[in-house]
Amino acid sequence: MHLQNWLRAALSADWQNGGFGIYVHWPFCQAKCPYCDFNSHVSREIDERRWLNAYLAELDRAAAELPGRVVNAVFFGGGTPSLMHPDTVAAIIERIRKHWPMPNDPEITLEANPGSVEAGRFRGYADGGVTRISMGVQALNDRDLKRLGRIHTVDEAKKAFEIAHSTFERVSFDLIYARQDQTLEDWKKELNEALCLAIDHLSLYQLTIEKGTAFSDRYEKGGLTGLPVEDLAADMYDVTNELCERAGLFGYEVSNYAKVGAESRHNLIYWRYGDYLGIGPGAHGRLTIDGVKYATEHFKMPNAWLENAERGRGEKIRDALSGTDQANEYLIMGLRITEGIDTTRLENLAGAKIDTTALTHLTDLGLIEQSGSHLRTTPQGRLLLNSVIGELIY
Ligand SMILES: C[S@+](CC[C@H](N)C(=O)[O-])C[C@H]1O[C@@H](n2cnc3c(N)ncnc32)[C@H](O)[C@@H]1O
Ligand SMILES: C[S@@+](CC[C@H](N)C(=O)[O-])C[C@H]1O[C@@H](n2cnc3c(N)ncnc32)[C@H](O)[C@@H]1O
Ligand code: SF4
Repeated sequence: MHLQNWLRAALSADWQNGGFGIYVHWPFCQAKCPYCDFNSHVSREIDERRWLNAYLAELDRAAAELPGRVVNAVFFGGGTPSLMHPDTVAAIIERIRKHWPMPNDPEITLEANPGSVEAGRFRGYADGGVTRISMGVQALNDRDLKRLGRIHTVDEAKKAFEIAHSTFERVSFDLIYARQDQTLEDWKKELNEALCLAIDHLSLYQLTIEKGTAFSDRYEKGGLTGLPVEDLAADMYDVTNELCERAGLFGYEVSNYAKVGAESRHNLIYWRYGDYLGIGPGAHGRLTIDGVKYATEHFKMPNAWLENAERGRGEKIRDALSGTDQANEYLIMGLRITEGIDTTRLENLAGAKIDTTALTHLTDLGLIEQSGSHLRTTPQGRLLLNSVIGELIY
């Protein structure tokens, strides 16, 4: 087959099933934030050369079993991948390109913390192939940044954002709301300010108290006061949807807002239940090999991963997913996004019809909408997502 026809065929085959992406996890941070339960660690000694070789070895291993795929998106997450040297990032991108074709305008995102050191590396990342920055701003007032345990100030965040904006066409940032002592008016003001800065994408998360974090310890001892009650949090969510929409950023997922066409392609692969290769400590993946879809997970602790990757396999778990597993995962991911799911695909995966009594009940409650084989949650349904999923799960 002519190369271009092959590329088109491979792209469309993957695309019908949600696309194919690559996730690279860098597990280190300068300091641990008290709310964060992501796989992140503070370490003084990092032999970056060794880490690079381990990532490259994992890519080589994966390439042998994933031929003929087209990489729609790459995502460097963490931890704090903006602590990686630009040459390390460039070498990983180069190896990905060596193994798999990419479209002409690939989305290659790197998560960055908004410190000045990180901002100094932005040019290098762009030269190495990064096309999009996702910045963890978290709050637009210094008192709350401190309370969140962040080591940057609002001023530094704004400066880093400006540098990112002048270097990359696509820049998004994250904010955490429903914070201690935050009123609805405070959040409206902060969000309006964020919307003035924003280019075409924002991730807006409600603060969650995750088990095993410093915030959770403090919360259980009664030391984390002033968190919003459920009604206020729901009002904050409504206001978020309203203000973002007015600014032309549409809520395309529970916590993600974008102009049409500026959605995160990498994250859409997850939510459309596509395939993705995940490499690095604790990274997970979903890979279809010889018609079987697998859930994969890499060794979680940085040193355990590094040593295993050097010995030939950083992947710790590989489980074949049954049709029911896949249907449930597709449902859980797909109902997060505004575009929703295709019930024909769902029923084919499950080998069984969807529960029509539950559908009628949820439609009557205004939590879902259906048209033909197209099923999606309403904004109210996305707020009560766990209940919706609970009723529809196989
Ligand atoms: C859910 S947050 C989203 C951040 C930001 N708003 C964005 O979308 O660019 C991204 C984080 O999720 C985790 N993550 C994403 N994909 C992953 C994967 N395949 N395996 C393990 N962790 C992953 C990483 O900790 C990553 O930093
Ligand atoms: C892995 S972190 C981002 C990476 C980057 N190191 C940073 O902190 O800027 C992914 C995002 O998830 C959000 N997040 C993490 N923990 C959260 C929590 N407990 N509640 C709400 N959002 C949280 C934050 O907005 C954060 O930017
Ligand atoms: S929020 Fe980001 S910087 Fe803070 S510990 Fe988690 S991954 Fe590291």
